[in-house]
Amino acid sequence: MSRTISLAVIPGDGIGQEVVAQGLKVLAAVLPQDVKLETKHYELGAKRWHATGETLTDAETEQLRQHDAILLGAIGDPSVPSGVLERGLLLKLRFAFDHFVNLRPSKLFPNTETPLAGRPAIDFVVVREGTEGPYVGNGGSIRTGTPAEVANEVSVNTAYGVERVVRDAYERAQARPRKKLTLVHKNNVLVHAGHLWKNTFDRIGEEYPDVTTDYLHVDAATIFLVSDPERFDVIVTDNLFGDIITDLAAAVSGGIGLAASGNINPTGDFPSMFEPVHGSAPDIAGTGKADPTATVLSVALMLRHLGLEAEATRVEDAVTADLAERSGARSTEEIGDTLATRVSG
Ligand SMILES: NC(=O)c1ccc[n+]([C@@H]2O[C@H](COP(=O)([O-])OP(=O)(O)OC[C@H]3O[C@@H](n4cnc5c(N)ncnc54)[C@H](O)[C@@H]3O)[C@@H](O)[C@H]2O)c1
Ligand SMILES: CC(C)[C@H](C(=O)O)[C@@H](O)C(=O)O
Ligand SMILES: [Mg+2]
Repeated sequence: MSRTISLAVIPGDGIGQEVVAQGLKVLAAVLPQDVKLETKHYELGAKRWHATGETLTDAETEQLRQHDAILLGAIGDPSVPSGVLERGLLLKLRFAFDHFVNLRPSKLFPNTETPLAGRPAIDFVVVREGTEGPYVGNGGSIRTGTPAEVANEVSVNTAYGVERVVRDAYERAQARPRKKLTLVHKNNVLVHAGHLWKNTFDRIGEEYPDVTTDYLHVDAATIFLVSDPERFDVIVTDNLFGDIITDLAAAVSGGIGLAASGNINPTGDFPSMFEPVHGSAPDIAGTGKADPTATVLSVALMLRHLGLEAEATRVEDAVTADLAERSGARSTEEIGDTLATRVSG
């Protein structure tokens, strides 16, 4: 039976435009004939903000909601005050579409530049909470811009929000061969939120007796991500800790140009959104140096989410084979072309 995938594409800023073009190329090449792809581009980001002052309207949010999935490049530009696009567009989408699972896998690929080369057992996934924590915008400042300024940014953690993401992480751990789940937090200092997380983690764990668990403070977790990353299988953590440790995880497991992510709405009420972990990289935008592999691997996560498991695996296998053979500098487009050829071959 034939099927149509309706995909919203938000290339965004900087290298977002460049890497998304390659992601779409690989997607078109891997889809079987009986799966039709309908894409609609949304030109959102810095250019749009400069032209209209808008980041994302309610009407656009409603249009985006109609798609099966969203592919996003990156948001953010030095010409726009920091936070305007990140909050007004990217986080607005994650919150509006209840992307409470921010899935960020880390695998050591062959032939990559990392201090941990030659340790193929590195294979873990971070389940980062995506709708709460210090990201919710519960803050403000008084006497702003004066020497007496006071600013706060409150981390919001609800029993509902923590339980649903912890449960999701247990399910993922249970489905993996090693069945191990690590909670990363900072409950020796952030005692209120930390204890809610730890108590929830322990209580839900009783329902998953076959899953081995442990707990690490986030500072110690950064040690082990470098010195002993093989110890990790699934990590569950809050929104901000998850943001930080997944950039570190990317750096040790092959580079930020390879790190994929999915902002998942597990209930299926809203479209999930797939994007590389990296940002718009203004320092290399327009040079053709951006590695599109993270976006291509995000496309693989999207294919899996949409039930196209064989196609997802084909994309991942193509990346592994390409990295194993890669030598010398290749442009964004060359890498995209090679991967597209590999998946269709
Ligand atoms: N999901 C997103 O849209 C997202 C994520 C992170 C940062 N940002 C935004 O992007 C802007 C730049 O942020 P930043 O500099 O902190 O982080 P960044 O991830 O854009 O760049 C950090 C470093 O990694 C390099 N890099 C990133 N992606 C690469 C790729 N595909 N190939 C090769 N090298 C790559 C960059 O050149 C830079 O040296 C900011 O506005 C930030 O808010 C957006
Ligand atoms: C740009 C920013 C809002 C975003 C985050 O902090 O989640 C980014 O760093 C990421 O990792 O996707
Ligand atoms: Mg980040």
